[in-house]
Amino acid sequence: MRLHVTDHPLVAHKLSVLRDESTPSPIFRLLVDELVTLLAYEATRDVRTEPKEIRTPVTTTTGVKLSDPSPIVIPILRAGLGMLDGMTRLLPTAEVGFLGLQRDEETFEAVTYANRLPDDLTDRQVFLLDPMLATGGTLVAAIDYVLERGAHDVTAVCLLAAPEGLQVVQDAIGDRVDVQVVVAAVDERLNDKKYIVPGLGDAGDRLYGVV
Ligand SMILES: O=P(O)(O)OC[C@H]1O[C@H](OP(=O)(O)OP(=O)(O)O)[C@H](O)[C@@H]1O
Ligand SMILES: O=c1cc[nH]c(=O)[nH]1
Ligand SMILES: [Mg+2]
Repeated sequence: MRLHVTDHPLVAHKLSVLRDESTPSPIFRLLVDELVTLLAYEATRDVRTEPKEIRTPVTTTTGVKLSDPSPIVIPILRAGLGMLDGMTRLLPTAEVGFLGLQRDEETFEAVTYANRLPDDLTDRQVFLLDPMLATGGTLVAAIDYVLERGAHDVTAVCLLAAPEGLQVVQDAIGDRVDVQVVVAAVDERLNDKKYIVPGLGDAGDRLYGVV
């Protein structure tokens, strides 16, 4: 597993406002969208391209185009949905799949309630979106879903990660496949309810309210 922690003052500033408990949902949603766009720039550094001949008003030259098949972006519902527009703004031709996973708040196990993915992800670059990587259980389950479908190039874009969760992902994935995690910050630890500390609370609730 490769870990990329973004080091940028705008990311640090926006993340601090996001963490603030007094930031209301409309601003929280806007900040998540902006942060994802900044992270997407890093996360797509290895997106596959191929040469393409183009004609400018002056001459012909060789440009690049994104290779086929197009990448697939998979938000992990609910909270990952708040990251979708920010990601597809940079990758407008990407396809979108959906995974619904909810962490059981007693056992902390990820439970799947929705799965709308293509059967075959061979040769597709996969971008998983989830703001929080806490125990790592949700991300490991999501990675397993895409590996089962043949993916071998997977990038997870997260806002916050706990060191414990990163270790769980590293142990589960090892070096059997190229998995990259791009994150705005790695926080201190998990608390006894497995929330990230200092964190930002429950990302889904802060985006969409308590349901
Ligand atoms: O690393 P883990 O310990 O598995 O926890 C992280 C997961 O918890 C949150 O989702 P949640 O289960 O609260 O669902 P929600 O997005 O519907 O709020 C978060 O968005 C991640 O998906
Ligand atoms: O801190 C955390 C941990 C899991 N899920 C969240 O939304 N926040
Ligand atoms: Mg939640």
